[in-house]
Amino acid sequence: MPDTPTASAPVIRGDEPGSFPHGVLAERHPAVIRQVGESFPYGPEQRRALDALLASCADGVIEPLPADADPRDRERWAAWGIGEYAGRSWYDVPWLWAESHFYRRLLDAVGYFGPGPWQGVDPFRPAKLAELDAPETDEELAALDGLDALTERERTGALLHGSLWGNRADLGFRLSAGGADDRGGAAALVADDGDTLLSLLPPARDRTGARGPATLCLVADNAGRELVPDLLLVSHLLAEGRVDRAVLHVKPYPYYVSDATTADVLDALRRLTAAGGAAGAHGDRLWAALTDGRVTVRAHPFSCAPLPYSEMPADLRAEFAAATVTVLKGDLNYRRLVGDRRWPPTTPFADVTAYFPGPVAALRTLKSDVITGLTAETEEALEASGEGRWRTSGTHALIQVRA
Ligand SMILES: O=P(O)(O)OC[C@@]1(O)O[C@H](CO)[C@@H](O)[C@@H]1O
Repeated sequence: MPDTPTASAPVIRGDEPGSFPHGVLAERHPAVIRQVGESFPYGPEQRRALDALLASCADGVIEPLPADADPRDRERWAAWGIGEYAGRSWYDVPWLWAESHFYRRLLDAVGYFGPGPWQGVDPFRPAKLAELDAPETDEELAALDGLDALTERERTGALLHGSLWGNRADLGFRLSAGGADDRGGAAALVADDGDTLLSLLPPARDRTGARGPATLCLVADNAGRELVPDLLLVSHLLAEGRVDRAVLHVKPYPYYVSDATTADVLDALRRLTAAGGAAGAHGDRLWAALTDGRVTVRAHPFSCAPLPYSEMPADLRAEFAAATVTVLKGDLNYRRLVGDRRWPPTTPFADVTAYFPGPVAALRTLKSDVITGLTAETEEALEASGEGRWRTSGTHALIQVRA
């Protein structure tokens, strides 16, 4: 990142009572623990561990990883800073780090990392499946049949916006998003580089020159009702020859309640193939593309790292460098992309993503304080809208691109 004056914007911490990050640590995390405790008939050992984590959230400190943790995991967390943060309050370390580590500890508590009968059991799966099976998902899938009447350009735009607004479907967010429907007077889309994004992926018939195959890296966010429109977008881009290959990055383990794992991709895919109509055709296309390797699923350990992407390892950097464009979905990926800092909102998106090894796009609904790339007029309109929580309520969204 260039050494601009804003490069030193303060890192967000959760130590200010009344702030959004403080509320996540003090209220959302305990609510997540309670929800997990109700999801499965965990035994006394898991319940004791959940209670201990609950107590730790209130006034405990970050602890070293347990002695029986997988050695590779211990190595990773050592590289990700646990030596520096162990012994400190959850509220006194970077918020991004504290939140990410919370999910690692939660999985420990329920025996996810094993050995034992709960090994590999996703504590969020019941909530994810309930969402995938909801009647609203049927309605959204049925609406796809109506897209045939549109031009290709309109269809692409509709599916891009479906993927963007699908990011509101975040189960962790819903635990604390009361009153999120109030949008005040400001525009819903606070930045819209959608045309630039699509210009990076022209349809096959419009491609000029001897360009190689177009590869999309899509860094997914939530499962269920966000992942379904993400998959539909990938399927459409393949069908139109806008992309030849797609790599779908998911989480290697359950994270931030509803973040998508490989198992969630398979659940969503089966939901599509079973749906019939246009949705079923998308499902069949994706199934075939996975089978012949045009679509691959990647679960890189760094996808669950408590760090910004500016610190990504060389192998991931090389993958993103090789993509025609990398699209990062959601709020957390945005925080990790631009840095989880209190940027002045007009800080150019291109400056804070200059380190990224190739063209990069963010599709995100606003669910935390971080924001960059606004015009001064948009910032003023948002501040004047009377909507005090425009940064965090999930009612606004953005498409930002650095080509
Ligand atoms: O990445 P997502 O699913 O869009 O949002 C994740 C999120 O709900 O979690 C964090 C608070 O826990 C915030 O970054 C954001 O509000």
